[in-house]
Amino acid sequence: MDSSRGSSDELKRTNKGRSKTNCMEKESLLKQKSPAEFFAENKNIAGFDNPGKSLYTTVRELVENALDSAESISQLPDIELIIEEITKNKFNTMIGLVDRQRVDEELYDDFETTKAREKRLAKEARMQEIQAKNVALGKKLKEPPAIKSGKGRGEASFFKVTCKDNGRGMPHDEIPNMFGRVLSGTKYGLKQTRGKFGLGAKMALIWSKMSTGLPIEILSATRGQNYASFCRLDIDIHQNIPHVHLHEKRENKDKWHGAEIQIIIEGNWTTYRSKILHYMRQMAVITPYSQFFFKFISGISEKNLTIRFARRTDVMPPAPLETKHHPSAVDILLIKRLIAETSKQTLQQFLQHEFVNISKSYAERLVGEMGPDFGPKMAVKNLTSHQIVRIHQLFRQAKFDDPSGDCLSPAGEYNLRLGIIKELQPDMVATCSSSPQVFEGHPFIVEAGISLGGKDVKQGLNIFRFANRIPLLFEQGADVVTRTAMKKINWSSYKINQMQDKIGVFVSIVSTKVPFKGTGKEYIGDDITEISSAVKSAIKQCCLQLRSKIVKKLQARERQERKRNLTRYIPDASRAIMDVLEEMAQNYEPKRQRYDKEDDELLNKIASKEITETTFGESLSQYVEQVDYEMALEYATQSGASEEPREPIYLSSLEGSYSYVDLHSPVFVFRLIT
Ligand SMILES: Nc1ncnc2c1ncn2[C@@H]1O[C@H](COP(=O)(O)OP(=O)(O)OP(=O)(O)O)[C@@H](O)[C@H]1O
Repeated sequence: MDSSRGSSDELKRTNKGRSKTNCMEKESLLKQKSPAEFFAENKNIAGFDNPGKSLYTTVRELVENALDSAESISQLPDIELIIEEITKNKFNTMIGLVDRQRVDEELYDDFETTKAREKRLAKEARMQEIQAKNVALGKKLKEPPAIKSGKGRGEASFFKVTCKDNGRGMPHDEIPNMFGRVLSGTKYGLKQTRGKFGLGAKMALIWSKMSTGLPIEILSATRGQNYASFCRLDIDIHQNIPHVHLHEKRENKDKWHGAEIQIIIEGNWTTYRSKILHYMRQMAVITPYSQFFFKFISGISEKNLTIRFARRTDVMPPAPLETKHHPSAVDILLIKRLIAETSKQTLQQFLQHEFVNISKSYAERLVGEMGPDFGPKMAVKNLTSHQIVRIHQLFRQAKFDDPSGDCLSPAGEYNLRLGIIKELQPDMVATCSSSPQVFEGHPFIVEAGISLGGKDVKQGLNIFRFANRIPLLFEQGADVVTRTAMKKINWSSYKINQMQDKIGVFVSIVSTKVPFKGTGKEYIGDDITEISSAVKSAIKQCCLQLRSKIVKKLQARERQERKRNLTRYIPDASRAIMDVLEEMAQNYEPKRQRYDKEDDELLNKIASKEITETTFGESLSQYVEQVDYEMALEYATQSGASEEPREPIYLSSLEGSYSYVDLHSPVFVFRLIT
């Protein structure tokens, strides 16, 4: 009994012990991750899928920060981007690693037997031939599939990326957190900006830490500052805090302002060269008021590249404004945050001042509708969770005016058109801008441009997408613009041949919240009805404008064709008529009156060679010219002034001036700059 008790006690103890262990085991399963760790492990969701894409995304993040920064102080952006290829030797010297020659070649993953090498080279030559043929036939060039040399992963390539801007710069003490703490930034307010998540620059740093182990360097000065801040730092991934190597103030005699960011990362220029250049070119289209200087430096001089995308206009869209939330666009968490942050005391004041489109009287009506527990004078900070849920429910059901688009800053039809003409030099272009519309309480504006012909444009649809003035280059197939242009527009009804014409479709969407799919900001889905129908209608409006131009062009061409045909028959017709007339003149007996006086005269002139075949030809030519001119005149008179041929003329102001009014007339738009 005792023993049994003993054993049962033991069992209990053991069980107790086991359950404790179990508990500890369970506890030990629970781990926390810092945001930096999360993004380091899932870097593809931020656009850092592989070395090539990482180089592209790094460029993008730096350029977009530079633009945001210059535009935020209404400074015409002047951006310098330099990508310098760093050889492995140089890289090793930089990090103080002694270069070692390979001894046992077969040990390496990229070892290739002579036979395998020959096979690979033959395959590469075949592919180059196919590419060359495609170029000759004007076919679309596909990115050549990466051919592996042997089974190796190949040698890593390193790049120093430097981006310099003339923007607002950063306060000295904030630099470490801006670049060394994931999810920290200055663009979280409700405002149209390119940046949004407080992630991009940190992802570039995380990638540099993962691929080269090197820190990022930042030089920055704000306006009027007589020193420049220099900071070299990396990021402590586990704690998500900056790890500062050096942070000092340096002389800034010229009172320069802006930022210069330098980072060394692994990348792949060969596969992402065209994407980076497309990105720069499209950026130049959507921001023609910016100046970009792009340079690629390599050890091999043929690979070097310098491109300057010149500024085309001094008119910059006005800076977007920060706005308040629309009641229909908030959730419970956001309401709680706004309550915690508000300086207002009462519920009514809170409703009236922290949201758009709630006037004092409307706030009173809303409070009345909330029920007996609520009163306009109740302290907003004392609201219970239940009461906040009630407010949220009412916000979802009540009627509010749509938010206005005043806080938005679209590129502007004028800039979009300039950008298209500057970069593509098309034969024809039409642009349009929608009035502000709303989805989920966020205002948005769609601007579109359609071009026909131009340089470096392939046959068929060439889609150019922009969101908050960022070019979007990836995931094109799933994007709302591509889907609309390919599936929802009947191009032939606008006299445009979808397969043969060189069609440029440009759509730019700006909003306080661009509904990107994913953090990589690659595309906007076509599942938001408001946006997809606005895109469709903007494209259709451009097509309508183009149709009338095309019709006119076709009519002119037809006239030309008819004239050419008539002219072509003039010699034959003159000869045939002359033959007949000459015969008549030969058989003519003046005594027998067979013709009237005029014909008599004609035959006499023919007989005396006063009228010849040449005379006939000339008269007929004159007649064709005359008929053509009269028809054109008649056409113009019938069509009225609005159908007169028009040419857009752009007058750019001499000084940077940002306030203007557009005066629209059926024939011209006059921009008055004040
Ligand atoms: N060139 C620059 N000039 C001035 N400030 C800059 C510059 N680059 C970055 N910053 C500051 O650093 C912050 C963090 O930049 P980061 O790229 O990490 O995020 P973001 O631009 O805010 O958002 P996103 O992740 O969507 O790009 C920015 O919000 C900005 O305040």
